[in-house]
Amino acid sequence: MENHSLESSLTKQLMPSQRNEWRGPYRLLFCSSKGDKAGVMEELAKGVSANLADYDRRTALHLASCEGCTEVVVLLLEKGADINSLDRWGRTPLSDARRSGHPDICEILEANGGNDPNLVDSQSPCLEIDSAEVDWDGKTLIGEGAYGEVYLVKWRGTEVAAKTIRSSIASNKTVKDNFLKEFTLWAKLRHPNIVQFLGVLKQPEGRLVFLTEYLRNGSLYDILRRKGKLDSLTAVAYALDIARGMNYLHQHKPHAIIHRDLTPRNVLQNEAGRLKVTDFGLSKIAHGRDFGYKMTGGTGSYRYMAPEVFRREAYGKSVDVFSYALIVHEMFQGGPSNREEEPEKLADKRAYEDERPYLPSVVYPEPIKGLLQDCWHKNPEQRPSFEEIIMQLEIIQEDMQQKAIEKQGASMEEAKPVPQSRKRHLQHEIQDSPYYKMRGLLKDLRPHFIEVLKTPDFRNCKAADDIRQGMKLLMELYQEMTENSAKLKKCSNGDVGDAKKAEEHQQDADNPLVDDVTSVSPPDSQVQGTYIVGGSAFGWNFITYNSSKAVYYGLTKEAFRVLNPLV
Ligand SMILES: Nc1ncnc2c1ncn2[C@@H]1O[C@H](COP(=O)(O)OP(=O)(O)OP(=O)(O)O)[C@@H](O)[C@H]1O
Repeated sequence: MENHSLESSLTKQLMPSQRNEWRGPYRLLFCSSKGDKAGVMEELAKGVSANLADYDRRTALHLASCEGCTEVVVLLLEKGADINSLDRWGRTPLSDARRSGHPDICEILEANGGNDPNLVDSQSPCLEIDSAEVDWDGKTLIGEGAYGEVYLVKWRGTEVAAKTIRSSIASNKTVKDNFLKEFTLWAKLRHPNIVQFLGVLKQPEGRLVFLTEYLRNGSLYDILRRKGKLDSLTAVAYALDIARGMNYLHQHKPHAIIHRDLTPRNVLQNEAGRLKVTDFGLSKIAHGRDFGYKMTGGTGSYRYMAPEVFRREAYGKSVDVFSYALIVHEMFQGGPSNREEEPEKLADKRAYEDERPYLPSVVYPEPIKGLLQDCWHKNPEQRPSFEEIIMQLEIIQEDMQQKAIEKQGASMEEAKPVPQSRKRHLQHEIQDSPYYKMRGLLKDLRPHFIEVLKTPDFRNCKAADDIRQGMKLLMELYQEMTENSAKLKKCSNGDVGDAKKAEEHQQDADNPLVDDVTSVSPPDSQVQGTYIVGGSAFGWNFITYNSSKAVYYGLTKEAFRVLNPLV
């Protein structure tokens, strides 16, 4: 009997009038299928077993789950009904609740340890992919994560990503079932900014392999490592891609899908440059359980973790908004701040000391700064939804595009020998120059310097951290400025304008901003980064340790004043 009815075979055999009059122990099954809680209680009180089954081995719990009788399900569970009893077709009460579309009952059964052994087969036969269709011979390893390796393979002639779940994780039956459940959900999702799930491979016991679309450009993590900081327009376009994917997940019906592990490694890019979010929902299955899954400190889930998650408090969708803010912050900066700090310690500081990354105005346009501050707000309820983030970013994007068009127009005008256009062009050029940015950065850092000077333990105060990060940027800009100046000098072959610019830039480069006073051996090769080592009436001294050397340099107040006439 393949196509069995989910009703009890016993109750089916009875005429309606007979059913009501049924008085034997099978009345438990009849009452369960009708949601008659009082009747079920009466039968149980008489001593009828909660696990009584009919000819098809269908129990009262099967029937109540199938018919959507929530109260009876709860009652039967309280009275010791076997949550995973199998009927003649190998189905559990959870299989029945799923097939009949009762998500509330599914939740109750899952929360009490209910399994659905035939999930892949029964839920979506199309989820399953025949291993013979996958060409493993030409496989290429493209990455490795906390769950297992990822390979590029061909499925029916098309390049796809095959993600393996380690046997140490997948051999646990409950975990495997939960993965399959998430895959069933993922397979139903369709959005341009969500990685498309393709199916699960039938594998020998203990192994789990699933296929998704292959995204040629790799992860955002790889992109930032390759390219460093992104220009503002690209960063905003990427931020919009992620926000749109996340908004789709958060607005999913009947329940929002929370990612819980949104990191640059879980954002992938296709060859058209579009970003897509992947691996949502999977983290909750393995997190916190001893199934061989570890939060990869190095890959840095802690680095993006919302304070309430770190503190193990109740949390909601806005944990993803927090992680999102840190990702967007990295896009403007080219990577995480406090790279040298252990991610777990960083999460601790964010959770208990309310620490957040530094946002220098020279790097972060004002509206982006405001948005990030809202998104990583310590009160989860104050964080905006992704829908609001999208609206804000669209306005910011439009504004930036408008400015870029104006700038382009201005540089075209510059080609004509009209003094006014030339002036405007130069204005833009100056605003984009590292020199100008350094001035802005120093202006931003000024209050931090003042705070540091007022603090006795200046090395450990928060402002010192901000200065360390600001100084790193300052060093980069300084380098850029001197490189530019060398380039301009080289190309000054008779063009008066360029020669003049080269001269001006050379003057900039000669400013006593940084004195590379001396190189000394670092006392401890583990200690890397930039530290304030002193401050006096004359200026501030810094020391930068990297793996091979330590450079000591000073920023004199004179240089600070030259660069920042507002001081
Ligand atoms: N669909 C895909 N297309 C292309 N590359 C992928 C795809 N999925 C994963 N990768 C690559 O494989 C790497 C490992 O992915 P995986 O999802 O297993 O781990 P992760 O996200 O890096 O880390 P974690 O498991 O801690 O979240 C990714 O960083 C990415 O470079």
